[in-house]
Amino acid sequence: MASGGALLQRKPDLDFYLHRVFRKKSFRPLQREVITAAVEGHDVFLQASTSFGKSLCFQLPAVISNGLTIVICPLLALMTDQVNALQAIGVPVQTINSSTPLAERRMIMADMLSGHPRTRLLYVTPELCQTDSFRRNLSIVHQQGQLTRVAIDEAHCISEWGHDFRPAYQELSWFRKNLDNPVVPITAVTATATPRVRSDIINVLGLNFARLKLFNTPSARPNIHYEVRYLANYDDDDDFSPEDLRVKDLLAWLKSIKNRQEARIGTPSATAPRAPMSGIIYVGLRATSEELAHRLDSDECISAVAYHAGLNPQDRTRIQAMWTAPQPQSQSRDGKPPPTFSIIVATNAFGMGIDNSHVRFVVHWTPPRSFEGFVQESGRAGRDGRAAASIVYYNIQERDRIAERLSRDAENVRNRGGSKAFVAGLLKNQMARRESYEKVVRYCESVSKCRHALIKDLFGDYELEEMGSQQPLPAYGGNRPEGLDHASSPCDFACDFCKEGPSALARRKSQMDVGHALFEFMIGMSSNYY
Ligand SMILES: Nc1ncnc2c1ncn2[C@@H]1O[C@H](COP(=O)(O)OP(=O)(O)OP(=O)(O)O)[C@@H](O)[C@H]1O
Repeated sequence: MASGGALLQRKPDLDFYLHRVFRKKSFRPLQREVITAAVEGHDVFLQASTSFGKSLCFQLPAVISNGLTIVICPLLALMTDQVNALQAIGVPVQTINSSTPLAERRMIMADMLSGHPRTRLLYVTPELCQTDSFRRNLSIVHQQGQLTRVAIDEAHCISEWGHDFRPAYQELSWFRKNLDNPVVPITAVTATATPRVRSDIINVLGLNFARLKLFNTPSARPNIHYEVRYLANYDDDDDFSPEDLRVKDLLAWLKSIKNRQEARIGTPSATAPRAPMSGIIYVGLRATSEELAHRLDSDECISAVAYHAGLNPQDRTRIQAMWTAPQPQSQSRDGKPPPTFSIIVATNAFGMGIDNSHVRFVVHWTPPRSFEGFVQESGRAGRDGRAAASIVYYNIQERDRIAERLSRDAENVRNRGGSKAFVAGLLKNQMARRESYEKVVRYCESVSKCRHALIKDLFGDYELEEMGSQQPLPAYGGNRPEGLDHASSPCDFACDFCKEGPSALARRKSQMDVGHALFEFMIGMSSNYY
């Protein structure tokens, strides 16, 4: 396999590095295969569910190679998280970003150009990769035979059809076009790519099927119980608000969890306190985040805090640190008993890269605006592999309100100045948003399919299979043990459809006053775009 110059010649002992450097007991299913493909010099495309451990799939190959691996990351917080974690285990890692002081930048560059860099991984932004000076330096490292691999994290940002499109990601096409003798292998990883986004990633990066290995895990997470809660429509003369309904429903649900827990393992006491159960509630507006956190915090079982982009940086850092810290014991607060639940009520400013293993539930207070965003955000739950829940609150009024907002955004784009190509790009992105939101609506309104299967359908997992993507073997090696009957539930009853059955779910949905059919809704949305 043609490759960058610094790959190892001997077959390395991957388990040794996993234990000794990364201090992990064993590979998760598929990680070994992905890492082996990278070590052999293949291009790698990995689409794996949230919390799979995608970073290890480029970090371990980088650690066992002799040269430098460039890692491209879209967010400073994500970058800092990974760099800190690698530094803590002694891996020579550096980052150049907007907050790197000039002197440090120069030191990193000097090491990079030394002909035998000590740094194994260099984390950078896609914008830095666009600059002439960085490109010139990378070309020198490449000529010196020291550029081992380019790893692109959150690769869906490449595509205008993706939910987090970032124009600078498209310029990453430079690597394959310019570092071609020898070719520098590329690894692209993402949790959320639709078929169109996948094909953009492969085309833009110039990944060639002759040297490309594809891998994927199911987009739906087997340990998450997916559920949609339908709410009745609201009239101005009703004496309850949709907010009241949701709070009432949520509190009843939390109470049932508390009762079940206490029936199973007893009531916590002063001598045997218990860590509170963590959850995230995603809301659309900063004001809702503040109000709801305040309201929930007044319940004696709950400690709740708001998180949004309007908070000052110190508060954001404090709340994030509290969340990523090891699970705390419940503390008594101002005369209130220790909380059973610790909840963060957040806008989507809290999401990508939040790696907190003990989140037990993620609630979407209103329908999420994009399907990929929904999968990312619900994927913050159950990262320790234990059972967790994803709940979406849904009603027709909220559905239509978000659709109207999307249509207005599209109209604003059309009326914007700028070159034809610029406006065409924005419009394409608006169309992608609409398609993604239509998937949210399909997901929420479906009462005829397992939600895990639905997520796989909506992400085109089956197309990946047809493209030859390798997937993890089932835990039972393909031979279903006796007594394990998944035939009647593809997800082992981990969704409302499989648990309640189609009739009960349809009945529950019919409580929502469906003013007009889903089909009409889709037509309505489309006509606003074309
Ligand atoms: N083989 C392993 N054994 C135990 N823990 C692992 C293993 N591989 C990765 N992890 C841990 O899993 C967690 C998630 O890994 P990582 O952040 O790479 O996830 P990800 O796939 O990028 O998820 P997301 O897309 O949600 O950010 C990290 O804490 C990481 O240390």
